[in-house]
Amino acid sequence: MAQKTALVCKLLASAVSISHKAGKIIRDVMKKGDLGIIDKGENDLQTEADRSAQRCIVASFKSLYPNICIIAEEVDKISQNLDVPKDWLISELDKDILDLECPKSLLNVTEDQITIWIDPLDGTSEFTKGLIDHVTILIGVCVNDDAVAGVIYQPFWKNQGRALWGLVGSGVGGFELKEPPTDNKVYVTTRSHYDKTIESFIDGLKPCEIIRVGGAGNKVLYILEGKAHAYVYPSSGCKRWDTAAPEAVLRAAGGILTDKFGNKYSYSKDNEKDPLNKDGVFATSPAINHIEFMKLISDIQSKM
Ligand SMILES: Nc1ncnc2c1ncn2[C@@H]1O[C@H](COP(=O)(O)O)[C@@H](O)[C@H]1OP(=O)(O)O
Ligand SMILES: [Mg+2]
Ligand SMILES: [Mg+2]
Ligand SMILES: [Mg+2]
Repeated sequence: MAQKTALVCKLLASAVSISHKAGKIIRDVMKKGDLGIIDKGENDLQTEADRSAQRCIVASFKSLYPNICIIAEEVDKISQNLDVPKDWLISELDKDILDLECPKSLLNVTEDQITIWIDPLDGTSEFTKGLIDHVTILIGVCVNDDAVAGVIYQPFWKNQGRALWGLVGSGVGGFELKEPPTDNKVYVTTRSHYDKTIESFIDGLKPCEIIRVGGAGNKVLYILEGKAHAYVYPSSGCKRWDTAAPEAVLRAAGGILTDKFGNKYSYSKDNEKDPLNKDGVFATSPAINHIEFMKLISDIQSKM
């Protein structure tokens, strides 16, 4: 008799398939040219692409898994309208993911343990400025407190998009995992939310090379592709939907993501009302000792 696919693996397979459709929706909005930008607050934009991608992703998940808790970034009426065109409802399951062997620890996870955190478009500020390489779609599958599976989708990669995925205990796919350089240290930080606190942190990390790019997903990709040793964001501003998928993919690759005290964020549904990652984001490559790196961060903090 055929083996029943574990729920976490099914969710990841759905996430990969759905992300391809949401990516196409984002590319189409960009092609059309009218981004429909709304200002949600200080340095916090939303576009037609954020709204439509979220509707596609949430409506697809809801129709397949009506009892699972889904938390997505956009909370306005338009984004929450799940009456979507039929072809936005994706029911396919990515075949490569279904072929994976589900890690033993995730075999018996039940629907009530799961929260799916969705950022339909990460790097909106960059998107509105035409910096399309910074944009990703983030879908993080979490079990109780932990981000265990995730998709980071780059809608503009080689004009066609690609889905990068990770499953903790199994591995990563959709890209080539690379080691960071061995000569100098490279850190990646915010482009659009840079301030004095971040500047002081960066000064404390010197000598090093600093790369400033948009998006939480994009910055974790810098680590995964060997372009940076760590992601440094000592301020609040990122939310759970910004880090759930990146943390899952990074953990699946052997890296770590924590707050500035070295503590992991919880991704349980209890965080829905207060999803802010208030103590910053510090993520390290599998090639870096996270505890040692956080000692350096703690030294910098004590001198500030
Ligand atoms: N102060 C903030 N207000 C709103 N979103 C923020 C803020 N800081 C970070 N973010 C979210 O985290 C992502 C990474 O931040 P940064 O690029 O500054 O490092 C941003 O693209 C944005 O996600 P989003 O684009 O999905 O709204
Ligand atoms: Mg946003
Ligand atoms: Mg985001
Ligand atoms: Mg977003």
